[in-house]
Amino acid sequence: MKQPEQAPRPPLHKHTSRNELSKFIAGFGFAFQGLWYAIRTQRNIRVHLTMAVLAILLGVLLHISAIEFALVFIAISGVFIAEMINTAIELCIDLASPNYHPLAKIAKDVAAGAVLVNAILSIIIALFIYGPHLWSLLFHTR
Ligand SMILES: Nc1ncnc2c1ncn2[C@@H]1O[C@H](COP(=O)(O)OP(=O)(O)OP(=O)(O)O)[C@@H](O)[C@H]1O
Repeated sequence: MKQPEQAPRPPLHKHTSRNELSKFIAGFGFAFQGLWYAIRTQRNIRVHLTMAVLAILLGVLLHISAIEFALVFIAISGVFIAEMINTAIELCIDLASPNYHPLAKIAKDVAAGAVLVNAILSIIIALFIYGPHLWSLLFHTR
């Protein structure tokens, strides 16, 4: 994995001294920084983003129901969450074990396996949701 640029650690208390609200807002800022880092550096996440837009557009074109849309959004967010946790795990492993270590390999492979399980689940959900709509569109069965 490509290492992010090394920079001195910013003071932890910078955003936390004022009050609870500023802490809360700063927390959102850090979370968005993490999200942006993931989108910027992870090719898989950009692929998922493209697939997510296509899935939503297909849903609109096929007039899928609100419940079906909810399931599509759950599937989309599940893949993003899994990818981002995988990225965080990869970064921690690169930090703790920059050299080859069998445990580092297992940890990274297991994290990647979790993403794979989630991706398979999303494909199954997509087949159940879009399958019948596409079938009736193609074969005029409704
Ligand atoms: N420190 C390490 N020790 C042992 N094996 C490692 C180590 N780092 C990576 N690997 C092995 O190489 C594989 C790929 O690792 P890498 O960090 O490049 O992740 P990746 O899946 O290519 O992610 P990305 O494409 O997001 O960088 C891991 O799944 C693991 O099997």
